[in-house]
Amino acid sequence: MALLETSKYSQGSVLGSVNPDLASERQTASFSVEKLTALLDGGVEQTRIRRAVVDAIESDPVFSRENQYFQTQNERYEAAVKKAVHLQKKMHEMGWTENGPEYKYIYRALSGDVAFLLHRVFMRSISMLGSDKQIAKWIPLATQHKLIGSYAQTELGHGTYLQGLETTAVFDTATQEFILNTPKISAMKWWPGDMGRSATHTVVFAQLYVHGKCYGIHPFIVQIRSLQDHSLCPGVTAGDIGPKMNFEHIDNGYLLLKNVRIPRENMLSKFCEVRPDGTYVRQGSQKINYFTMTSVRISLIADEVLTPLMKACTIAIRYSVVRRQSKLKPGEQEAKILDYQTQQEKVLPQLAAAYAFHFTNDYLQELFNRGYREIQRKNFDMLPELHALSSGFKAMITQHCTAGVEICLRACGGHGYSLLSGLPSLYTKILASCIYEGENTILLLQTARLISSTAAKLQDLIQSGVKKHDAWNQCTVQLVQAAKAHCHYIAVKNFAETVEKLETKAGIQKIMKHLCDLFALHGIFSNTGAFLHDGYTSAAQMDMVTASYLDLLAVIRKDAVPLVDAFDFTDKSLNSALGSYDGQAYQRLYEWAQKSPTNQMSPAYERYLKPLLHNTLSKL
Ligand SMILES: CCCCCCC/C=C/C(=O)SCCNC(=O)CCNC(=O)[C@H](O)C(C)(C)COP(=O)(O)OP(=O)(O)OC[C@H]1O[C@@H](n2cnc3c(N)ncnc32)[C@H](O)[C@@H]1OP(=O)(O)O
Ligand SMILES: Cc1cc2nc3c(=O)[nH]c(=O)nc-3n(C[C@H](O)[C@H](O)[C@H](O)COP(=O)(O)OP(=O)(O)OC[C@H]3O[C@@H](n4cnc5c(N)ncnc54)[C@H](O)[C@@H]3O)c2cc1C
Repeated sequence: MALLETSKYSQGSVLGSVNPDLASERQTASFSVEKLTALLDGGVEQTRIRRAVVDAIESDPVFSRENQYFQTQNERYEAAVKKAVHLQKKMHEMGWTENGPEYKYIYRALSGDVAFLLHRVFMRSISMLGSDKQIAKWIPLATQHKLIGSYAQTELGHGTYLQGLETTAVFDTATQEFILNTPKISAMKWWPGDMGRSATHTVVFAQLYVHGKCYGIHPFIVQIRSLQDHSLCPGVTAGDIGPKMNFEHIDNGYLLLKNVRIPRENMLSKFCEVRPDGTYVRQGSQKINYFTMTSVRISLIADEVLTPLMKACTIAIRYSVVRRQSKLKPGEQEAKILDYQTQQEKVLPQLAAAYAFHFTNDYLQELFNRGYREIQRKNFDMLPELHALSSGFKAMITQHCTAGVEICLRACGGHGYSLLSGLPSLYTKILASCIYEGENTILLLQTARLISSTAAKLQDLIQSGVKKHDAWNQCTVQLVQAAKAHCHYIAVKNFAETVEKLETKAGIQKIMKHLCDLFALHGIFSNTGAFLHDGYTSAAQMDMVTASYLDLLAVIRKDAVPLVDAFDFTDKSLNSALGSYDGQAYQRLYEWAQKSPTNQMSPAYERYLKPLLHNTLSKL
């Protein structure tokens, strides 16, 4: 039995003591929490480094998120920029570098609440699509923040259909320049992060024209603001797109270009180039210019999708053992809500998914790294597979995790709806991941291009005389389902193979096997119709699935708190009155509510309430 491991992370107010209903859950762990944390980190040394980064970040008041729920959009933006600028100083002080072991833990330690997220995508575009000369010129400037970048692809009129983008880049042979225009309102760039107020440069995706011929979408580096006084460059109109569901700290912007001239050398040209005489040369697929998206679709999974689900599970499960409501057994005290099978069926499959996708992410990252090494050698053979898998998994995992965070929010009842629970912010933020970097339906359809079964139906339709695009459209609902199932199958298979290789000691393999079984059974249980319809399972077998699934809930319930403790989030990173390590939810909710500006006297009383009340009183 693992000793009660009191985490040094139980910070927060003077409360200090751990809620006994939560403490008792930590005394019966069937495995070593510390060893599972190390497994998730990739080793004890990685855990040590990650915790050191967390300590350095969380001990610095500039990075505090204490008042985040009470801030306006402007306040959030200013705080995020302040943190981003302070982070450069911090990194220098701590000796952290972009290639150092600490770098990958910084964003998680900041809980993503920092500006210049798209500056990283700007740099990635140049690293992946730029020539060696362009990399040598622009990457050092971007690394030292001598410029701030963005990624301007989506337009007011087009986000999905890239072939329909209307921004143009016309090559002027005489001056060796590209002339960029957003010819109509629908061509205005709309949504690019960091562009509304921060960016000085951006990668603009535009239709390339040379000698009147269109060569499709290509990336161009464009300066949009002065490096001296941040004023907009000639021909450039830019601003912020206004309030959003979340990402208040990021200035998503709009951009209009009117005859903006840039040097020929500003078209990213690792794979595609316009020579001085206007000759266009390209290596590999024209879709290589979409490669930044492929890489971001994989890299966003860890920080933007898995972390929010793991945090939501931590909050909901810790709360579910300190919240007592109603009576399971007459005459006994009110039950912990996690003792209800329905509560287990809400939160435990999400916990299993968090672990499953953690291992899927390792698999995807390894696949991407292998494919990228080949592409750097100008071997593009893996590009279609990378595109299909990155599209399918980005869509499937974001969809699954977004639904999971919402379930965790609703599983906490009214208090889950309070911003102070941390859950609404997690939900409204993760929801965006189903849309950006490729709306999920579209991406699943990209994966579905590989799916044989529906191909037969497609074939039949075409052979019956239906036009190909109509036949495709008539199959898309099934294609989306097939693509999701395909990716889910790979996630289950990868989880099972990973569990097989785990060490048996410390109880880790046993609990991971339970989670893997729950993840797989939940997949069948949630798609009973499909499995029965395809004849893959009989009704009797489906009864067995249901029985095993429900039995597993009770087994995993015993380890639910140690399983979320292993995610090792500090109270500051959770920023949740419900999910703190000590389980003192009620005291924190009340304590944090007192900090709300809504508890200061409002002018509404003198202006409206008092006259109303007194006026009514005078009539009685
Ligand atoms: C660290 C960062 C944290 C997160 C920050 C996130 C901030 C958000 C940023 C953004 O949102 S940036 C903008 C994202 N926008 C998109 O993802 C656009 C989505 N649309 C597309 O990707 C494409 O339009 C499409 C839907 C894939 C369709 O492609 P296309 O218009 O070319 O037509 P198709 O006929 O479907 O495809 C033709 C051919 O090309 C292949 N292909 C398409 N995309 C790729 C790719 N990325 N890589 C490789 N190959 C690709 C496709 O499979 C077809 O091949 P064949 O079947 O003809 O062989
Ligand atoms: C928070 C956030 C940050 C963003 N940051 C950036 C950024 O930094 N840079 C950038 O360039 N963009 C950014 N975007 C834009 C984002 O990439 C687009 O919103 C996304 O690609 C979806 O495109 P869309 O908005 O045109 O949706 P649409 O494509 O218009 O989708 C609307 C509906 O139409 C459906 N649909 C569209 N085409 C088809 C089809 N062929 N078949 C079936 N159904 C279809 C979709 O499935 C969806 O249901 C951001 C968006 C958000 C929300």
